[in-house]
Amino acid sequence: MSELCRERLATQLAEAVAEALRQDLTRQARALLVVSGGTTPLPFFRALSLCTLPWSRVEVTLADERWVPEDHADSNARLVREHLLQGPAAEATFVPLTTRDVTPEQGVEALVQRIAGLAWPASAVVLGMGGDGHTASLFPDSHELSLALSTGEPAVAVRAASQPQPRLTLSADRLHRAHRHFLHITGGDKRNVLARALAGDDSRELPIRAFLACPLAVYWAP
Ligand SMILES: O=C1O[C@H](COP(=O)(O)O)[C@@H](O)[C@H](O)[C@H]1O
Repeated sequence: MSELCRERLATQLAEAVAEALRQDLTRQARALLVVSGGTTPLPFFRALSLCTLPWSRVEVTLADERWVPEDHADSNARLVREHLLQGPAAEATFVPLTTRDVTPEQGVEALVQRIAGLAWPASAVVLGMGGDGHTASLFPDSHELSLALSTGEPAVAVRAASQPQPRLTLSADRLHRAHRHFLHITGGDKRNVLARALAGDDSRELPIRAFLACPLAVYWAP
C-alpha cells in the first residue's frame, strides 16, 4: 500500500512542478528547477520525465551534491541523469555541482561561476529531508552550517561528521529565492521529524526549519 501511495505522491508532485515550470515559461525563455538527491526523489524523477514540457527550455540543477565522481553510487547527478533526464526530458540542460577538483573547497568558486548563468530565481526547489532534519546539505553537525544558513553567496562547501563525503550545497539564501518550494518526504519517521521541526524555530538544530515559512508545500506519504 505504501508503495502505491508513494508512486501517487511522486506523480502529484511531478504534476505540480511541471505546472510551475509551464507557468513560468509563458513569460520567460528559460526556467530553472532545483532538485534534491538521495533515495526519495527517484519515483518523482521518473514521473516528471514523463510530463509534457518544452524540455529544451528547462534547466535543472541540484540543491546539493556529494563530492564524488558522477559514476559513483552516491552521486546525485547520476540519479538525475539516469532517472530524470530520460526520453523528451533529456533535452533539458543539466548543470551538475561537482568539478574535477579534489575538494569542494577548491571547486566552489568555479561552481559559483558555472551556476551564475542559470535562470535564477528558480521556478521551483524540491527539497528532501534526512532523519536528522537536514535538507540540501545543511547538516546539524556541520561546521559550515551557520555560514550556509546566513551567507549571501550561492553555494558553500560543507563537511559533516555524520557524512562519509564532503559536500557542496546551495546556500539557504539561494534556495529561499526560488518562486516555489516543495518538500518531498515519505514514512512515519520523517513525518515525526517534520512535526518536531514545526514545533520549534532553531534552524541549527533542524535545518529544514529554515524553509518552513517559504511557504513550503509538503508532499508526504506513509
Ligand atoms: O543526503 C541527502 O539526503 C537528503 C534526504 O535523502 P533521502 O535518501 O532520505 O531521500 C536529500 O534531500 C539530499 O539532497 C541528499 O543529498
